[in-house]
Parts: sequence; C-alpha cells; structure tokens
Amino acid sequence: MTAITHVLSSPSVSLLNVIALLSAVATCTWLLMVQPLRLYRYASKRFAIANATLFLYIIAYQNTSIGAFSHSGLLSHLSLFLFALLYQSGVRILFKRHLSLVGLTLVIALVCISSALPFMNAMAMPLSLAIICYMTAAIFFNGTVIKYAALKREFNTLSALMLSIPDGLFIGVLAIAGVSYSSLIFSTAESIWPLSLNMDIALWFGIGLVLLINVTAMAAAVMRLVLKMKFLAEHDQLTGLLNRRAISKTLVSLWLKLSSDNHSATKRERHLRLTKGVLQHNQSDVHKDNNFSVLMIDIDHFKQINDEFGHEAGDYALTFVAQTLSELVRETDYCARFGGEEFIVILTNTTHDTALRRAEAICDHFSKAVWREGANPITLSIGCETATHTKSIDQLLSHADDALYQAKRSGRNQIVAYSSSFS
Ligand SMILES: Nc1nc2c(ncn2[C@@H]2O[C@H](COP(=O)(O)OP(=O)(O)OP(=O)(O)O)[C@@H](O)[C@H]2O)c(=O)[nH]1
Repeated sequence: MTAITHVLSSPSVSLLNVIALLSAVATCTWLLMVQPLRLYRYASKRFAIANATLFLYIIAYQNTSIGAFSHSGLLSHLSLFLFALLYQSGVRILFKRHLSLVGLTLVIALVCISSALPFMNAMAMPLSLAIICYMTAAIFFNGTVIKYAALKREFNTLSALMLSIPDGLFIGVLAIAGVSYSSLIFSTAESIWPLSLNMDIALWFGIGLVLLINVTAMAAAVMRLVLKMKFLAEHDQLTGLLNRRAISKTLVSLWLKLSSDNHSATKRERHLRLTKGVLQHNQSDVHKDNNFSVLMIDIDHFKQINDEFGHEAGDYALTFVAQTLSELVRETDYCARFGGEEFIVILTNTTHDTALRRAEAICDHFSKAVWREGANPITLSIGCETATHTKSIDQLLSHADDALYQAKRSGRNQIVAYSSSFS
C-alpha cells in the first residue's frame, strides 16, 4: 500500500502515474462493466488481471531508476511478461483458440531460468532482461497473430489491421528493448535504457499503448458479440440453417436484383412493388441471371416420427433434413427452416424447369437416405414457384405454399409446381 501511495504521490513519475491510473481504470472496466454482462467472462477476467499486473509493473519500474539492472528492474520486466501472458490467454479465450502447452512451457521455463541467472551472477542481468523481453514479444506476437487472423476472417483486413496495430507497436518496443539489452551483455554500461530515449516520450508512448491495447481488445470483444448476436438473430438454433427472418431479407434482396429498374425506383415505389407486385412491366425487364425459384419443403408425417421415436429423434430428423438439404444445394443457393418441419430452398439463377428437376433430385435422395436404423426413409412434399417481378414476395411465397398444399393433398412425397388453377 505504501508503495502504491509512493508511486501516485511522487511528482517525478507523473506520467507513470497516468499509466498506473489507466491500467487501474482498465482493470475496473473489465471487472465491473464487461464481467457482469456474463459475456466473455473468462477472457475479461484475464484482461482485468493483465491490467492489474501492469499496475504492478509500474510500481516495480519506478525503482529501476535508482540503479540500473536492479532486482526491481527484473521484477518490472517479469510483470510485463506476465501481462503479455495474461493478455494473450485472454485473446485466445476470446477467439476460442487452444493453448499450445509445449510452447507455453518452453517460454515460461526460459523466463524462469533467465530470471534466476542474475541471482547467481550479477553480470548476467542484461542477458536475463533480453531473454525476458524477447519472450514477452514472442507471447504478444502469438496473441496478435491469432487476433489478426480471426478478425480478418470474421470482419475484414482493415478492421483486423487497425485492431492489431497497438499490439504490433508493443511487440516493436519489446524487440527494441531486447536488442538494446543484448548489446549490453558484453559491455559495462550502466543505463537501463541504452537508446537514451527521452523518458517523457517513452512514457507517453506507454500511456498510448495501454489505452489502445485495452480499447482494441474491448472493440474486438464488442465486434465479436455483435457478430454472435447477428448470427443468433438470423439462424435457427436447432438446425443452424437461416431462419424465417433472414430468408425473408434474402428474398427481398434477390427480388430487388430481379427487378431491372429497381435502382431508379424511389423507396416508396420499391415498397409498393415488394408488397403488391408490379403488373405493368414487360418480360424484357427481367435480368436472366437474376432468376430464382423457391422450393417450399415439408416433411411428410413428421408427427409420426415424434410419436414413434420421441421428440429427440424428431429433432435429429430435422437436423438430418437440414444438413442433407444444405449438401444437396449449391453454395450460391439458400436453405432455411421456415418453421416447425417446413423448410425453404431458394435456387438462385434457376429457371422453373431446372428448379423442378432439382426438387425431383432432392425428393429422390431423401427417399433412399437412411436417417435412423430400422426407420422408414424421410419423405418430402415440395411446392415449387419461380419468381418474376410481376409477383410480390408475398405472392411468390403463397404460390409456393399453395403448391406444397397440393403436393400433400395428392398423396405426399412429390413435387408440385404452382398453377393458377390452385387459387
Ligand atoms: N421434434 C420436434 N418436433 C417438432 C418441432 N417443430 C414442430 N414439431 C412437430 O412437428 C409436427 C408437425 O405435425 P403436422 O403439422 O401434423 O404435420 P405432419 O405430421 O408432418 O403431417 P403432414 O405435414 O400433413 O405430412 C407436430 O407434432 C409438431 O409438434 C421441433 O422443433 N422438434
């Protein structure tokens, strides 16, 4: 406690105080604001402890100016190593990457051995500090690579780069410090900061880094959270397919592409077309490449599956159908669970005849597929309708639904194309 009071009250370490304050605020933010949300609980705990370690580093660091290569200097570098270790493990948890135990053990062993060296031979201090700096940089580098790769995959290169720059700078500083200590291994120089860098600039740099490293870690956590929430909002929990809400959005965007002049339309015109359809357009307005067809699919006698094998088996059957459908369609097509045991497939760039052939192939595949030993194959009834800009989305869906109803009425396990005679 006296050491903390000493750091905060000493006028000669005012910038250091700012870093101490920032790391304390960051610790509290992770603990008091992120932690209670029960999101990324383990990662935020690691980030909080990492910042607390940084606070410890500052307490140790303020003594290093008393004598170069003192034991408190060693402690300060060790606490920085601990900070990197905790920060990196927080990043790993956040991005769900497993720890390489062999690599970690090797790094920790190296640091432990090098920390013990100065106690046996005082001249070994620069070597010891150099190793700790390199190992700290290596640990940080590992975390940064994981963070960059994950953010690049989930978002884009620019976001990944922006959120990794502070980590990169920190690695650079550690590497420079390591090189400086290395150059002192065989010299008798006393300065602990051999580059004779202006101390104020170094401290301001430190303040910026602490701030940025925490802000970018929080930004990464928030971005991942938003992504997770978006995924949950758009996907069916049981099957993992798109849900009704998401497929409706997809239908709107496909429909807008289909309508050749949608770019020139006003918002109100577009809304009217989406809800009511456009009757006055001629066929030449339609982009051939933007054709799409809708297959409304329903599992036959699904209630019997539940009754005969239980609800869990029913759930498995739904997952089986979802997975098989996803495998049977192209990557450019869309597959969604529309509700209960009803699915919808959107076949992009597909004309009516091709859609019927592909629906036939789907039905065929299911009638032969084994989903459970001893159980009859699952059969599907499919209603098919192809989009035109003269139909609204509601009309398109209701036509596909009418066709599906017709398939059920005609005996199930078949495909029916919509015909105006149904209405
Ligand atoms: N296991 C399971 N069952 C579900 C789920 N959602 C809906 N169901 C069941 O699906 C069944 C649908 O039954 P029905 O609407 O009568 O349809 P069906 O038995 O498939 O008959 P047809 O559609 O006429 O061939 C109901 O028993 C629902 O309880 C689910 O998520 N899991």
